[in-house]
Amino acid sequence: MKIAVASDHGGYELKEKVVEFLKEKGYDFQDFGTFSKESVDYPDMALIVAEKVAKGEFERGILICGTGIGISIAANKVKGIRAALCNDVYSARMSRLHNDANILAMGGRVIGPGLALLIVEEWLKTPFEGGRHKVRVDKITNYEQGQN
Ligand SMILES: O=C(CO)[C@H](O)[C@H](O)COP(=O)(O)O
Repeated sequence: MKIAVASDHGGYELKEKVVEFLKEKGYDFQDFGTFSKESVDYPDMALIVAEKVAKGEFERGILICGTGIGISIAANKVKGIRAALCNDVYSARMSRLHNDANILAMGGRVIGPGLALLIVEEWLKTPFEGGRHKVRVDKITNYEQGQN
């Protein structure tokens, strides 16, 4: 599974922890920045990863800003993206089981690295359950495909 990772300055420190974790666990990932605490705009970072996931260049994405809110809102503007803001393990699990989330968003100013890494681990290992949930996810996709 190829994973694209990015953050803004508000998520930079947590993103570095996530990158370290993915490296340690042997995941195939690419870090698209940001690479310092210097201010950058979260939509720019979100769209880099969201476009790559939407095009199928990466299967999953992980995005982090201060709250996780802005970066998930921006990512969800890209067709085919189901970005889930998860600042707890239960939501991370359910976002995969029920929503087939292809991007995980977190808030670097909301949660600490200990919890964040549990969230990442759960989110990466949990499959989509399909069945009735596929019917619902398909409704989102069909709506999206009807938009210009
Ligand atoms: O959480 C965010 C967006 O949802 C951003 O990280 C946050 O808005 C950045 O704020 P500042 O420029 O004050 O560091």
